[in-house]
Amino acid sequence: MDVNFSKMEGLGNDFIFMDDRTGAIKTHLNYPDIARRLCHRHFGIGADGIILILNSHTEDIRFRIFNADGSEAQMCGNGMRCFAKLLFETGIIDRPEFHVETLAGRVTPKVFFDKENRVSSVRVDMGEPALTPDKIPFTGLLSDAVSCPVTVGDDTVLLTPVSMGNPHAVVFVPDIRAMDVEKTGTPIENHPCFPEKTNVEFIEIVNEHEINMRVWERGAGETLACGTGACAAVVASHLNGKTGPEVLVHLAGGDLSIYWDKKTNHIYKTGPATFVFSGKICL
Ligand SMILES: N[C@H](CCC[C@H](N)C(=O)O)C(=O)O
Repeated sequence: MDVNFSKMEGLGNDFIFMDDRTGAIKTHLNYPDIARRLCHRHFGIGADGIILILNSHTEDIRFRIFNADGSEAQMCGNGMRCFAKLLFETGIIDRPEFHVETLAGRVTPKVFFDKENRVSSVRVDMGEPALTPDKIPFTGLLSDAVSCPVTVGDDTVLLTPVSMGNPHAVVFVPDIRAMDVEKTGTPIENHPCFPEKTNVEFIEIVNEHEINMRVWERGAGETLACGTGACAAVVASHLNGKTGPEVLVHLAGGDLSIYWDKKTNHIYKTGPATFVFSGKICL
């Protein structure tokens, strides 16, 4: 079966987009298998995940994401910016702001243009963070604290669990460059107190308006950026009294602007989205 695809990236977090509004791909193929095969950096196209464009009965369009290991995630912040740019520039959506159905609920991207009238950046209303253990889900002792000590091997790690529709464990460290992200992130990703596993963000506070971040992603490993993770990191940093609600997040792939509107409790994420190439692949 020949399938058309578009390869895009948001701060180096890269994805393969396929339009399955007809359902033809789903009818003949298996999304998790496609993700594992196409995301492979040597035997496939290479990406951190695949993203499907689907019809929605409740919103303007529907978004599904599968990580490189084939697991489905509820949401993807960097992927959503690329999704919005692709849909607007291909005419699937004919207005700059629209509503998207995701497993994390309604998400609302708005595209912005450069002088040549091309989409240069995208602001996404990411909805509200969730902090209650049942919503994350997280089974460790939290009580009313925002941070929780978790035993990881011979160590105790203090982490702040946050959901952006998908789970995140935010860990504050003195120097992110000194981190062995794989060695430290893997056992937290798979820790029993995260029954659906978790993404793991390592955060170094620069000042009350800036943080440095590295990320070990559930189902994808260390990536150059994580949009939902950057939102979770700002929520955790603010709740722990380390930053304000408006933060510039420095990631390996570039910067994201995050704003937590405390009146509405919605989080806004603004950053770039880049088209890399399109093609056709026989599956
Ligand atoms: N690995 C994530 C999905 C991708 C999220 C990330 N790439 C982003 O930009 O938000 C998870 O399993 O929840």
